[in-house]
Formats: sequence, C-alpha cells, structure tokens
Amino acid sequence: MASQPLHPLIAPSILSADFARLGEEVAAVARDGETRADWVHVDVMDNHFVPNLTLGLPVVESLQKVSDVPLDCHLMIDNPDKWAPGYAEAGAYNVTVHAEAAHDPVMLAKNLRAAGAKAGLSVKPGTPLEDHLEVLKHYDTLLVMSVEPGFGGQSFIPDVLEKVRTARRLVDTGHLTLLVEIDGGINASTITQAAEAGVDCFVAGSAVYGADDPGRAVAALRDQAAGARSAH
Ligand SMILES: O=C(CO)[C@H](O)[C@H](O)COP(=O)(O)O
Ligand SMILES: [Co+2]
Repeated sequence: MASQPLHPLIAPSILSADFARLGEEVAAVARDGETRADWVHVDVMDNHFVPNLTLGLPVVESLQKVSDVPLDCHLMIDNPDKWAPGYAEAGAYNVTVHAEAAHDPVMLAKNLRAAGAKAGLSVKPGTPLEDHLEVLKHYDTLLVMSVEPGFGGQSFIPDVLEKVRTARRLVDTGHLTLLVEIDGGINASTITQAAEAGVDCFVAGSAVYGADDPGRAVAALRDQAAGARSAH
C-alpha cells in the first residue's frame, strides 16, 4: 500500500443502506465495471465509544460470505485490542481501529496483520495526527474522520484536510507507507477538495445509498475525484 493507487478508491458505507436488505445493497455496488465499489465500508458502533449502536461480528461474517468486494471494517468501539482481530479472522480486507480507543496500537496492528488483514488507524476530527505518527509506521491505512464518528449524513468538516495534506506529504516523501482514507460527509460537493488534499480512498454513505442508483453514484464520485487529482 505504498504509493497512491492508480485510481481513487470509493468505499460506500452501508451505514446508509437498508439493513433489512444488506446483501442486495452490497450487490448494488458490486456489479462489474465502473459502477463497482473498491471496498465496502462497514461501520461497527458499540454505543460506548460512540453514542450509536449498529452491527457486529456476526453480520460482518455473513457479509463476508456474500460480498466479493473487499470489506473495510471501521470499528468505533472501546477496547479494539480485544475485538478487532476477530474481524480480521472473519476475512475483512482492512480493519480500522480508533487511535483514541486502542490501548497498545502497535501490538494491535501486528495482530491484525497476523490474522490476514490490512491494519487501519482512525483519528477523530479533534485528534492531532502528530500524536500518532510513530504508531502510524505500523499501519497500512489512515482513516481521517471528517465528521464526529457516530452517525451518517453529517456535514463535512473541512479543517481535517490539513491532516490529509500532512499525511500525503509524509507518504510521498517516504516517511510513511499507507493509504489515506477519509470518512464523513463525502459527496459531490466535498470530494474535490478531499481529492486535491491527497486522499486515496473516499468513504461515502448517504451520497451512495441515498442515490437512486448507488452504482452510478460510485462511478460519478470516482470520476470527480480522478478529475480533481489530475487537475492538481
Ligand atoms: O463512520 C461513519 C460515521 O461515524 C460513516 O462511515 C460515515 O459517516 C459515512 O456516512 P456519510 O457519508 O453519510 O457521512
Ligand atoms: Co465509517
């Protein structure tokens, strides 16, 4: 995961999908061609780390059986040191834990990788990147939250782009080796500025699953991000 991927990655968040039809909702962004998502983003919330409760390991295990798009699990939970490796063992492609919640983030990254997943570290909007730079050397992805974690459909916080620029610089100069991912409020009005700041992977929940055709929304967001990147 060293250099910037050839095209921007789009990861629809099923937080905004119909939970009664999760398999079909994943299939809607898994058709071959330009409408295909790169990853499917799965928001796990425990009602402790964030004030909301969504889904957990049994649902991820079921999704893993039906999804041929890699799962990107975003764990908004306390004590990820204990729970996160289970998501890697279930076959998730990338498992992201919060820097604010992890007790031993270096050991946790090792455990995630040993279980076969990429290891992701996320920072909330108010968490400085500088506090976690040493730890980030052990991770494959950095998930910059551009809303307060807990709910979909919130407004993008542009101040976090400074963290994206810093991370991009550190990756491009070889000081870090990771993908830069952004999550929260990404849509047609905000994706250009995020792409210009250097994001590799864009999570979009309401902008994809709130659209009439989720697959078309994926293709449109990817086009827009690619255009912003090449113009930069
Ligand atoms: O982690 C999240 C919230 O905590 C979600 O991934 C995120 O909010 C996606 O939803 P939207 O694109 O509607 O903001
Ligand atoms: Co998320």
